[in-house]
Amino acid sequence: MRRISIFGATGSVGANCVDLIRREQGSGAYRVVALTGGRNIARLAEMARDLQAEIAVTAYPDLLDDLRAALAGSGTEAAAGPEALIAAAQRPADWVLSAIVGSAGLAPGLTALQGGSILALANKESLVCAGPLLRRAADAAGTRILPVDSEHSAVFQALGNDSLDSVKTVTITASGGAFRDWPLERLAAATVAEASTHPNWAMGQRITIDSASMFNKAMEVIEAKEFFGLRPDQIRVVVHPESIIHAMVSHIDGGTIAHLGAPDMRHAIGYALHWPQRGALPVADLDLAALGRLTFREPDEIRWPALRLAREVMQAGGMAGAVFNAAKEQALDDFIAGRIAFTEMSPRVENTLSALSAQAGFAADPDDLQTVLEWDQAARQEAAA
Ligand SMILES: NC(=O)C1=CN([C@@H]2O[C@H](COP(=O)(O)OP(=O)(O)OC[C@H]3O[C@@H](n4cnc5c(N)ncnc54)[C@H](OP(=O)(O)O)[C@@H]3O)[C@@H](O)[C@H]2O)C=CC1
Ligand SMILES: CC(=O)[C@@H](O)[C@H](O)COP(=O)(O)O
Ligand SMILES: [Mn+2]
Repeated sequence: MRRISIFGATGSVGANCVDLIRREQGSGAYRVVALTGGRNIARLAEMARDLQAEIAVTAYPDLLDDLRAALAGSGTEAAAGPEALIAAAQRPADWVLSAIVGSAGLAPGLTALQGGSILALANKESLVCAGPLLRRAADAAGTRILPVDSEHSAVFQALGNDSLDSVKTVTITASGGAFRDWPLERLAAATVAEASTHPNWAMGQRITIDSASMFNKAMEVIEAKEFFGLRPDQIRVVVHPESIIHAMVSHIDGGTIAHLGAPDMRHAIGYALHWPQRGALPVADLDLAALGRLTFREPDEIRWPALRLAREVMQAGGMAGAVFNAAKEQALDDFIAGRIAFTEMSPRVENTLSALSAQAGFAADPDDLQTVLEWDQAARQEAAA
């Protein structure tokens, strides 16, 4: 029986994972240690009751009484606040899903790795902010990180046992998001509701807007560099409106291995859950004849400046990833709150990178969590200003 914890259980990725575990309930395959959430106390308590979790944690201390009340008589402990999230991550577990949104996911994921758990990583922000820190923690504890982001799971699966030495390029696909075909001059007036609609994937609001701005893909390029140890010039992005091919690995012998599947996160989550085996998953079969054709185009960096910024961040190295992510999170907060236009997000991030680079350079790779969090705070303040 494997002990598992889910950080961000009440979100889109977390709930998909809970769905998979529910389907295997009764098999005795899993024992749920910790489930965490944020403001959605009713959903967190319902999941914790159903899966008989040892502990449920909300990130918000003011919601502890609500959580306690919702869990009364269930046998599941209740806890709240950032320290309680870390304490939950310290509970022994074999497999931990990191599916909190934003850099708030970094500390619990890092803690789980330090305790020797396998970390199934959906929270791409962790690798963008602190890739070397995470890799070192995994190595030191003799454990590993498994990709859950669909493109990175696809690369991982397409690579199989092939050596990275034979890899020429890795291509990740981008749907193009909500505004792929909009005239450029309309983008400045794009509303939050319009940006929060994805053509293919059902996801949380923040990543959905990041898909429309291509910040999601920019983050994923950096994530691919950090996860697989690729050189920046080996990582390519192609716009693929159908989201059926998720990634392709091209080798020095001219062969390219692609990973295809319906746009359903339960594949990537389930792959990580069952790894190193494969297990049956409730994902639709592919019907290529019904699809008819798959299409591809070059990404347009006028429409999506975030892709250029990702290259500059990789070139800069050090703390640039943490600054990039935090500035993007702040710009996204400001767009969602109606303080800035959709098209102002990229300039905000670019200006923040320039300002912090001019003040302090980007220093070396992060040595500790505290340093990352300090850069994160500085970048948020600069981006907000
Ligand atoms: N959705 C998807 O299909 C994919 C997502 N990802 C990545 O996975 C992560 C999760 O995405 P997604 O599921 O869409 O996000 P959601 O917004 O749907 O869920 C986020 C989860 O994090 C919790 N949460 C929010 N803020 C905090 C905080 N400050 N501290 C602790 N917990 C918090 C939420 O709680 P509550 O809702 O209770 O407030 C919820 O459980 C992101 O990093 C995203 O980039 C990667 C690939 C695909
Ligand atoms: C499901 C997943 O992994 C998302 O990151 C997805 O890739 C977003 O779609 P875009 O291709 O539009 O960024
Ligand atoms: Mn993805």
